[in-house]
Amino acid sequence: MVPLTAQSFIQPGVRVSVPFGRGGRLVQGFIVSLSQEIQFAGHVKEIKEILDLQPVLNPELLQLSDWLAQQTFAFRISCLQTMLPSIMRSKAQKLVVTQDEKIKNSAIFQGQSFLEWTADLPTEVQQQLASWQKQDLVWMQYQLKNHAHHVKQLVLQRLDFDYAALLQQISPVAKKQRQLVKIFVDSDLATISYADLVQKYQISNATANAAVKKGWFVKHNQVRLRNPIATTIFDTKPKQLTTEQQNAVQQIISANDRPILLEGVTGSGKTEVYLQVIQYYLNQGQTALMLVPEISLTPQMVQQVSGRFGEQVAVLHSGLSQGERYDEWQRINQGQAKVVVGARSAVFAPLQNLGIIIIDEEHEASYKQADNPRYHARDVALWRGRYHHCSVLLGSATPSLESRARAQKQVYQLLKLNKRVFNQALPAVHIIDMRQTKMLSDYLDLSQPILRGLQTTLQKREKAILLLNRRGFASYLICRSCGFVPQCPNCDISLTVHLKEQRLLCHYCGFSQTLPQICPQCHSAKLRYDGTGTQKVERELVELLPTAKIVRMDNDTTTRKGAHQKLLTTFDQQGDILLGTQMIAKGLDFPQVTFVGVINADTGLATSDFRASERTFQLLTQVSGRAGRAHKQGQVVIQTYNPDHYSIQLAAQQDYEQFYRREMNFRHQAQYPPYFYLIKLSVSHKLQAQAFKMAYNIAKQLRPLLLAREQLLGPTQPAIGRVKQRYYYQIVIKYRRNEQLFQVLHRIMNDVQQDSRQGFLVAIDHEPQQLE
Ligand SMILES: Nc1ncnc2c1ncn2[C@@H]1O[C@H](COP(=O)(O)OP(=O)(O)OP(=O)(O)O)[C@@H](O)[C@H]1O
Ligand SMILES: [Zn+2]
Ligand SMILES: [Zn+2]
Repeated sequence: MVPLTAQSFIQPGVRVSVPFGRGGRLVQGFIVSLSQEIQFAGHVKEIKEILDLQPVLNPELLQLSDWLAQQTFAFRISCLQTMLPSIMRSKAQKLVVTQDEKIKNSAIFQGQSFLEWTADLPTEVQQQLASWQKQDLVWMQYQLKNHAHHVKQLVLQRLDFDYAALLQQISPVAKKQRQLVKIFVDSDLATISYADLVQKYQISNATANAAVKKGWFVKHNQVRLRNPIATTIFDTKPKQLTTEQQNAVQQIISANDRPILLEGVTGSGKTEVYLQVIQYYLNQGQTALMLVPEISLTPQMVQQVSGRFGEQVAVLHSGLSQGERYDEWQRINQGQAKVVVGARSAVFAPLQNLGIIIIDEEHEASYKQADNPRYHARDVALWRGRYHHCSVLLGSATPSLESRARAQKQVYQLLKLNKRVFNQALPAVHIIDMRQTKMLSDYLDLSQPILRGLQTTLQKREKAILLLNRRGFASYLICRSCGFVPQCPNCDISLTVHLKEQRLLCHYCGFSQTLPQICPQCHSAKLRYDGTGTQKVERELVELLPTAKIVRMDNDTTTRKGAHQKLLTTFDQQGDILLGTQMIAKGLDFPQVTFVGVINADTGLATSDFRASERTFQLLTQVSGRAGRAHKQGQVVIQTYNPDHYSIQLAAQQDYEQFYRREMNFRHQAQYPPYFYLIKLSVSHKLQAQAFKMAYNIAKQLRPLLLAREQLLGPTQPAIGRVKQRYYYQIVIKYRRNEQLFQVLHRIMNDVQQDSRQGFLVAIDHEPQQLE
């Protein structure tokens, strides 16, 4: 209930804290709507505190949160929180902190010194914490309201005024007045700060104030915002479009509300299409939102957008400090930034009057959030597109099967760019069968063809990219003769080599065995330890090509902020070979690169994931596409143990359309997306029997709801059956359209909220990226 004192100014989008339950515990909430009547039967308490004077979320985002909660089976509050910069969320956080070693190592704290105090902590845990608290062993720490500190500054702001005409009327004697007005005639600055006026133009505050009195400008206090990209801005002029690009731009800007899938081969100039489309909408007075997979991996894209649109651009990414991120968000919210570039969560950027939403590399898995709320940025973008009646443009050289299938069904409009910008052919790809080919030695990862490729490239003073596909795998043992990789008997995962203990270990279930001396499959003695991957390959390269300048890019070399950018610049300016993991496979555009080598194409295929082929195809096609993008023909060599696998064959031919047909066949037969939707429901509990019982009961409730051809699999233990002392069971549902199923799932999630006190956790992942 809104207190009388606040009824006049409270509005939807404002956060409040409300006493809850019998204890009157204060919780933070959002006003999502206001109503004259109370529809709740019980006792309604009054709002205790109003935390914002003005809405932190606009009506669009409030409405979106409702849909998002429905879609992702998450609570609406967590959807609302997700839309805010973290600094604004943090004040609601309560931590239980301890310094006691024994408690730190307890099952509750699990080695940490703090624990978040939330409503869904199991009762036992809460009781335990309370008893420790009585002994002063733990205490509660409120993550205090922590708004970014703003520096405010006085500014003079332009009005809708003909300043050139005004200048004519000012007496020549009023020199300073003339000078001031002239600044606004000569530039198109919206505002200029009092400080700048004094420092740069020697115009006093009095002069500025006098101009305000005359009604020429308005004066106000503006939040001074840090601009994280200000230092890297460089100008990029629009390019003369190729016929294909021109055609694409035309179709995009004249499209009606239907989303567009832009399927353009690697190096076909999709970026320039995006930029010119954005320019078009800016000219219309509208704004643009552009999503990229991970900002740190795509510095070139950010530079292009900032270079073209300068101060109008806001960049949102995880590399920003909380304060910087908050500042960028404010610039968007206040309408100062008209173009937003960012990763997944930027899809919630509070832009008004959207003209276009672009998702680059739309097939990337990182657009799906793995944690609550488990949303896919593409779906959110499509929702916002409908809300704003604006176009949504999905771009990729290797579209996701889901998107390509929608284009097939005319749900999306399909546009293609078939040619590279400079009419260069796609690179020629050679597949090396690792079972047949002798490596340079038993201990080396590189075959003769890769070495030769590198040598010729260096001789021609061109550049090379080498990919070591690690796909989340740690160091594993591999048989040089047959390609066998020891797997954990309990999990679908390769065992990890622990050299010191001379053992193979499973990182998920703890299974361990002694390091075998001969291959269990073919009895060859050529078992080889894959070492630390990139580092090892780097050493090999140094030995084989002593004069080459090698730039290594992996998790180890990119921990520091800005490291990606730095390494890429080094490679561009003085490097010969860029060696790295998946992070070098995306979007990079270096005209000097003519050779690409893939050291191990297979590791992605070894997983049981139904998207394994798709992921492998995408990765190989993308990385191959880094070669020969400008004026010289590119060469690619792929080393593989599965030379006949269609995902590798078709990636070598860079034939997306054929891959699409082939893979759709498989998905159809196996009843996977895009033919069926998937729901993964997982239940966990400290006691295995409890977890199973709950999962079993849920499955029993759901099974009768299934329609023809729909399936419910499980409950089964996932590959990672026990995590942090909790046992997991999962249910997978393949369905097509089933309203009732959805309703029941929502009801189950609500019931579980009650059961969380009994120690159950239930999560629903709608359209999961992986089934494990
Ligand atoms: N119309 C044009 N005229 C001249 N150069 C262009 C034109 N369009 C794009 N380019 C250049 O062509 C190269 C490839 O373009 P871009 O990086 O946009 O390709 P892409 O389609 O995004 O490929 P990928 O999917 O592989 O990332 C870039 O160096 C870009 O600057
Ligand atoms: Zn295991
Ligand atoms: Zn073997």
